[in-house]
Amino acid sequence: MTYSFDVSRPLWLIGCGNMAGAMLSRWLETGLDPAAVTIVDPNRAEAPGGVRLLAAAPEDEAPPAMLLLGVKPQTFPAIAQQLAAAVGANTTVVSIMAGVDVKTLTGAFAGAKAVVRLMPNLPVALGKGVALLCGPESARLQVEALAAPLGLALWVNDEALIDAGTAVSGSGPAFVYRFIDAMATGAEKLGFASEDAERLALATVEGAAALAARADESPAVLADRVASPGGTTRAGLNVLDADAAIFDLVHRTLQAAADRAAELAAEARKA
Ligand SMILES: NC(=O)C1=CN([C@@H]2O[C@H](COP(=O)(O)OP(=O)(O)OC[C@H]3O[C@@H](n4cnc5c(N)ncnc54)[C@H](OP(=O)(O)O)[C@@H]3O)[C@@H](O)[C@H]2O)C=CC1
Ligand SMILES: O=C(O)[C@@H]1CCC=N1
Repeated sequence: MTYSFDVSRPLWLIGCGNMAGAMLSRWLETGLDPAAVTIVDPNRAEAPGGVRLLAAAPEDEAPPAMLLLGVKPQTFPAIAQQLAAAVGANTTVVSIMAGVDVKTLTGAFAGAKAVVRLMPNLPVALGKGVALLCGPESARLQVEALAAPLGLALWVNDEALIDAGTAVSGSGPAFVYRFIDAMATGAEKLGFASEDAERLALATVEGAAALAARADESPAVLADRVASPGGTTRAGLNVLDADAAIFDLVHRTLQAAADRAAELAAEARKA
């Protein structure tokens, strides 16, 4: 898969903070021509080498081949109308915004070639992220070329799964980081120095995830494999499993994040 963008078929990133910045760094690392990219971000001081940086979308240029919306959902309503003027019949609009739904986006960009929702996560910077995608067949090849280098690229037909996936893979790294933090704090309580506790927790999660990713067995089976009968792991798992505590906690966590995506969508619809 190669990038189809060049100076004559540019890619504009509207809002390039933590998330769009992570995507861009991966794309540049994997061969995207920086001359094809324009960042529109009013307060950003600098851009990666060769990438054009503007404070506002240009009004006197041909519309880009792709316009990626990397602003916060709350920012979108205020800039939607102005951006619509920059979109042409050959522009594919890709939104990474949580919540904001296809209906709102197609309403705002009625003149676009296609509208695609792409829900990324931060590990895309390493090519080990997730890109959940929802959009018309006609746009899939073009968007797939951008999604594939990010990690797992998964198309869904039901847009509701983008909001569900925002909770699981979009927000998910934060939940995993909280678990690592809790494990490190626990290690400290058991006597490790703070720095060693964090290294121990991080290496354990990294190794366990890498092994699970390569294994034929499910994580549930792998957990049982670590647990020798009557041993230390079983004693620990009994705490996590009591009244399905860990499953209940994670389910409530994901539900809260998914509910917030629905709220953001409703706010964007009202605006
Ligand atoms: N962070 C993550 O892990 C994930 C984020 N997302 C989605 O990505 C989007 C961005 O999130 P994130 O990167 O974390 O947020 P950031 O705040 O880091 O990025 C948003 C960027 O947009 C800029 N901006 C603000 N107003 C405008 C404007 N009018 N025109 C152009 N740019 C503007 C901001 O500048 P300034 O800081 O000066 O306001 C900032 O650089 C959100 O919609 C979020 O839902 C999706 C999946 C994961
Ligand atoms: O917290 C948020 O709203 C965004 C979407 C998923 C991850 N970060």
